[in-house]
Amino acid sequence: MARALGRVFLRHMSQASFPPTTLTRMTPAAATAVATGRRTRGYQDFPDAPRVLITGSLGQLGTGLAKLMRERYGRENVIMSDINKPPRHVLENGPFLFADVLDQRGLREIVVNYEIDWLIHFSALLSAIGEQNVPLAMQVNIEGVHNVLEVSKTFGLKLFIPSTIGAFGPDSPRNPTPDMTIQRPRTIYGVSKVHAELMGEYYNHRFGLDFRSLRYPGVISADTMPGGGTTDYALMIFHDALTTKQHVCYLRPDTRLPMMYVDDTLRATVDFMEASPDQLTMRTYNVTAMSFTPEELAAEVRKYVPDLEVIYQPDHRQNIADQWPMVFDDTNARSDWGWQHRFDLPLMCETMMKALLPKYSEAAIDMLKE
Ligand SMILES: NC(=O)C1=CN([C@@H]2O[C@H](COP(=O)(O)OP(=O)(O)OC[C@H]3O[C@@H](n4cnc5c(N)ncnc54)[C@H](O)[C@@H]3O)[C@@H](O)[C@H]2O)C=CC1
Ligand SMILES: CC(=O)[C@H](N)C(=O)O
Repeated sequence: MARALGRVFLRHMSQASFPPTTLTRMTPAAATAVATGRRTRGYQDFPDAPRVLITGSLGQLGTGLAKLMRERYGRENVIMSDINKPPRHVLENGPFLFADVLDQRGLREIVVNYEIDWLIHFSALLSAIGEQNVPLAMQVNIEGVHNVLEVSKTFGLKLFIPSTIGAFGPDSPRNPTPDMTIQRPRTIYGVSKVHAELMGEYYNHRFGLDFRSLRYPGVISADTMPGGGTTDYALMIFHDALTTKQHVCYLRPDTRLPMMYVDDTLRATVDFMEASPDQLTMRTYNVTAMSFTPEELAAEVRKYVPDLEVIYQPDHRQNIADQWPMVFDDTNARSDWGWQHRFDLPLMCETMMKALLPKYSEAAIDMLKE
């Protein structure tokens, strides 16, 4: 029964993955705004708000960021984009466009037609999946970054490109890992993110581009599934606990990694984008909330699901995790622009359980109806 429930849930979640499409979709309100050359109610309510384009917005973080930014800047001012077909709820909640970050001309067209001010560049192949397709990771994570840098420079945009704990490597100090230290990562993901940090900083001092980057830790979210990273286990364990009650963990029980609940990640991003340039002493900051191991996380999840069984079967991802920071030092983000996390390990687990339990209950009711 529990396994069947798990399958129902995963079938539902896997619908978040769609084949590429060349269609350009917008909400009727956005279409009207474009056709009539401008501002609908959404714009008038937020006269000073930036117009934001989010690339790769159908992944783990994009939909949540669009929701948060739409609350602050107005629904029509935040445009989601991706190369995949969006689910209906995305189309119903605001403007969505097809945008391939490998197509610089297409990006220019969107920036001009929609009067974009800020570009949030989320498109990427994450650490584990990047190792499976290095040429594609190089295209999306490196060429894509070149394209958004050029477009942002040309049109004077504020540009955010997230970096990651994966931008550090085996030669970096791991406990704690400061902002400024040796960065010699050994995944294509990490190499491409160091490239993005350095290119962004170069465009900042050479051309005055307002480039900003946060090095996120592993992000845990209830509404969205992870995109193929090394930290994915910390999210999947919740789904397994609530379905099969058995989690096969691909990391050793003592593998410590920095982590953050998604609400903190998204709030950090918006607060950082809003910070005045005088507050920033750097352009790339570490941010973190907690650090835990699989066995510490399992102990916390067992407070809700006491008979959760965890089987440890380390695979190729262990090698990646062994080179990454264990504890992240984000003192500079805290002192320069006031970063503060809200979710620690117990609150994150409680929040995940509260969010996921109703979904599994609905799936159970649907199954009984079938
Ligand atoms: N989720 C996490 O734990 C962390 C994420 N980050 C960074 O945050 C950003 C967002 O991460 P997630 O949402 O988790 O990633 P994800 O892997 O879930 O989503 C990436 C999105 O990029 C899109 N994409 C792929 N190729 C594209 C192309 N050619 N043009 C346009 N879009 C394309 C995909 O369709 C997908 O929707 C990424 O840059 C990632 O490196 C950094 C550290 C941790
Ligand atoms: C920490 C990240 O950048 C991502 N979640 C991954 O594991 O690749």
